[in-house]
Amino acid sequence: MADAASRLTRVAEQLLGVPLPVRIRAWDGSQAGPPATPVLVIRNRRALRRLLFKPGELGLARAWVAGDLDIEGDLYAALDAMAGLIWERGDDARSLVQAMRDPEVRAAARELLKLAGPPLPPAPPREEVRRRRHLHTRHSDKRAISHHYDVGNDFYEIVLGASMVYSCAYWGPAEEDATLVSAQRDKLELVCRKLGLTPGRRLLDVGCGWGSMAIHAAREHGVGVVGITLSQEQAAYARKRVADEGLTDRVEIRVQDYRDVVDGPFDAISSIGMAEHVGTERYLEYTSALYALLKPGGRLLNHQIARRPQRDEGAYEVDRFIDAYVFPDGELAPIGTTVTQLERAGFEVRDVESIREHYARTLRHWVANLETGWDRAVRLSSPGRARVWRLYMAACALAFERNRIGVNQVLAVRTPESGASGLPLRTRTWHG
Ligand SMILES: C[S@@+](CC[C@H](N)C(=O)[O-])C[C@H]1O[C@@H](n2cnc3c(N)ncnc32)[C@H](O)[C@@H]1O
Repeated sequence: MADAASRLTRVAEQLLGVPLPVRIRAWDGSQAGPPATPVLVIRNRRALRRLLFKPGELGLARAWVAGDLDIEGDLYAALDAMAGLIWERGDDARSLVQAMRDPEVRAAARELLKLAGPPLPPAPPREEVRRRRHLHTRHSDKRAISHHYDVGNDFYEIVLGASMVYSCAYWGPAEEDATLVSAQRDKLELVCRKLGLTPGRRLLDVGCGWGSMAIHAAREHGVGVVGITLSQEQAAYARKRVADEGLTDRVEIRVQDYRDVVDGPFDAISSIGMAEHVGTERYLEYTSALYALLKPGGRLLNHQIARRPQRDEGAYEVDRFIDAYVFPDGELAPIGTTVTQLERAGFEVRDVESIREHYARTLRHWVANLETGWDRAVRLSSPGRARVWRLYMAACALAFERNRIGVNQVLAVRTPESGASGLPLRTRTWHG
């Protein structure tokens, strides 16, 4: 009688219509599939139940989070090989048996269903909700941010390293010289240069995280900074760093929603890795609020992840794994939409720089940091959380590498009626 791994391989190959690109090892020790490839480990029957009764991204994700499913070998190679192979099938697993044309494979599917046992109880409602658009009220945004960021500063220290910057770094051509710290510093410096910061000016850093941009801008460019975040934990951490740097007279950190800032105007605004939280429905409100907070001639640097446009934009759905397990209520928009919404608010969009490859490299560093600090990360969060983060960051690195998503810095100016933008004629001198 065939073993679990060969049965699963045969059924999966007929379902997918292509040979499985990874090896499978089942709980009974059986193995099947190509040699010298990463191994997909099915640790128990529960994993099999999840795969058979709720296939697709969430079925896989749940099995991964629970530790029922694992990958041995190169995680990136495994994810890359399996990308696009996920089958989304809403119907009952028993119809799977009928779908098998080859009688031998049909028998294997029947055996697998027997091995798997009855379906698992339904998942918590949050995972099952297939919302296309989120509401993004102040209340819901605060709750979503807490879910993501209040996992604890110690956990983020492990992943992000000493720079505590949670957005794409800016790498130089000399790979061997750069570290995550130097590349993050270069990114912050690039933003400061694009914003034309000079001593005495006033900067608003929307979504200030742990205060890195606020501190860099105040220390290196002598500006006064207001940094806002929705996370209490981040604000406390940022305030301490500001005090340690002796910058309390120049940097103020607030727990505040960008919609509640009333003490404009500012000379410049930076928004780095924050606008992903805003949501399509609210995006014009966001760009208009920032426009209103700038002086005439003031500049905004919006640094944001973008997705590719869809043939039918109305059919766009948020990524269900990321929505359920990582970033509740996060939403990506194509770069064209971001530019249009900035223009609709009144901005003159002057420069768009895609730094996609930089994010892939940044994420690979974060994954390596997490792997190095694994035991501590698990103690500080939970095995499930640490596993989710590793998978999420590795999958995102691949998505950037393969151009499935991008990240852009958009420089926009509140150009006055005179048309004097205040920008130099040759802006590429930013790069030194
Ligand atoms: C990915 S983090 C980026 C942090 C920082 N800019 C960096 O690069 O390290 C996103 C930040 O946006 C903040 N944020 C999200 N929604 C916000 C809102 N409505 N108002 C103010 N801050 C918000 C979060 O609290 C968090 O600090």
